[in-house]
Formats: sequence, C-alpha cells, structure tokens
Amino acid sequence: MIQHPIRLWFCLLHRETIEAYTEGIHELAASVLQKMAESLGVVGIDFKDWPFTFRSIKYSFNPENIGSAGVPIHTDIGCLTLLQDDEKVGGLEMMDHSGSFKEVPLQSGSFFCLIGDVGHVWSNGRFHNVKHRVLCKVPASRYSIGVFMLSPRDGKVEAPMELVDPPNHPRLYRPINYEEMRVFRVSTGQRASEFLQQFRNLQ
Ligand SMILES: O=C(O)CCC(=O)C(=O)O
Ligand SMILES: [Fe+2]
Repeated sequence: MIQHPIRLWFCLLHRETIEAYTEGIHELAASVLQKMAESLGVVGIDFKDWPFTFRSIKYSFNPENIGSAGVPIHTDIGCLTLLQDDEKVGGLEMMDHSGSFKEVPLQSGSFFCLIGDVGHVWSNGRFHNVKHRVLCKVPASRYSIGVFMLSPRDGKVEAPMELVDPPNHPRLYRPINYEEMRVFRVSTGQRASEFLQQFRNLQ
C-alpha cells in the first residue's frame, strides 16, 4: 500500500508534478549552497545558475540482495547533493572520520545534504566530500530522489580567492575543468575521490 509521500511521488509521475518538485528542490539546494558559501565569507555567487541534475532511483531489493550494495562506495562528483530518501526502507550509510560506515537514520520529511568532490575542491578543502553507499538491508522496494548541484556554468572548478590564504590555507588543487574531472573519474573507475590526487597543487 502506498502511504508515504516519496512513494506517492513515484506513482504521480505527471510532468507538472516533476517540474514543480524539481524547481523547488533546486532552489532549496542553491540557497543551502549560498548559505554555506556565505559561512566561509564568499558572497555574490549565483548558485542557481550552476548546472544540476535531478535523479529518482527505485531499488528493487530481493532476499538474495541482502548485505550487498545497491550503490557501492562513492563520493558524489558535484558540489552539493540534496537527497530525499525513502521514509520506510533504510540502507544509506556514510563513512565517518575513523573510516567506518554509519547508517543514516530514517527521518520523514527531511533532506540529506552531502558535499561532493567539486564542493571539496571549490571550498579549498573546508567542506568534506563524504564517502557513502546504499546497502540492501531488507527485501523491499526502496526509493530516493536527489538534486545534484554540479559545478560553475563555465566548468571551471577552483577555490575563490577568499578561501586561499597561504601559508595557512594554500591552494590545495589546481583549477580543474569539470568535464576533465568527470571523464577522468569514469575512465579510471575511481569513484570515491581517489582521482582528486591527480589534481593536487604541488607547489
Ligand atoms: O539512493 C540513495 O539513498 C543514495 C544514492 C546516491 O548516493 C547517489 O545517487 O549518488
Ligand atoms: Fe551518492
């Protein structure tokens, strides 16, 4: 039986519903990003102008999937992700600083906010690109919807001058082209930010 808003959403795949939802969640993501930037002293960036993708996922978990990954360990490639997760079926896990995974508790009516690789590079290392995964815990359908804020429109990913202040805060990464980063990540299969080492600023 359909009882929860996210399940209802998957049933109501009308174009208008999707457009209104996408617009709303995109505006929310842009304003969260703006507030996070302001908290670092960076003002005047129009994050609404940044390209984004929108994705809804249905996981069909069977008894034989229990313990296996619905989505393997990764970091999101973009700047910031807002995720609305299933209110009934858990499975999302985040890696903490000690390297162990912690399950994200089910929380109805809330969004999870994750920083991705672009967010880490752009903030000159101040924002942490968290490793995460989805594990199958129960044999059930699981739903999630996410908006993924990617990179500046010109594709140039670099920390703004306000965040570069040697010797305490030297520039950690050389300016990266988002497309170069994406292709590198896909071609090497390094989806948990290992590939960022290639872009470290060695000076
Ligand atoms: O479905 C989820 O809860 C997470 C999905 C995810 O991490 C992703 O699409 O990048
Ligand atoms: Fe993710």
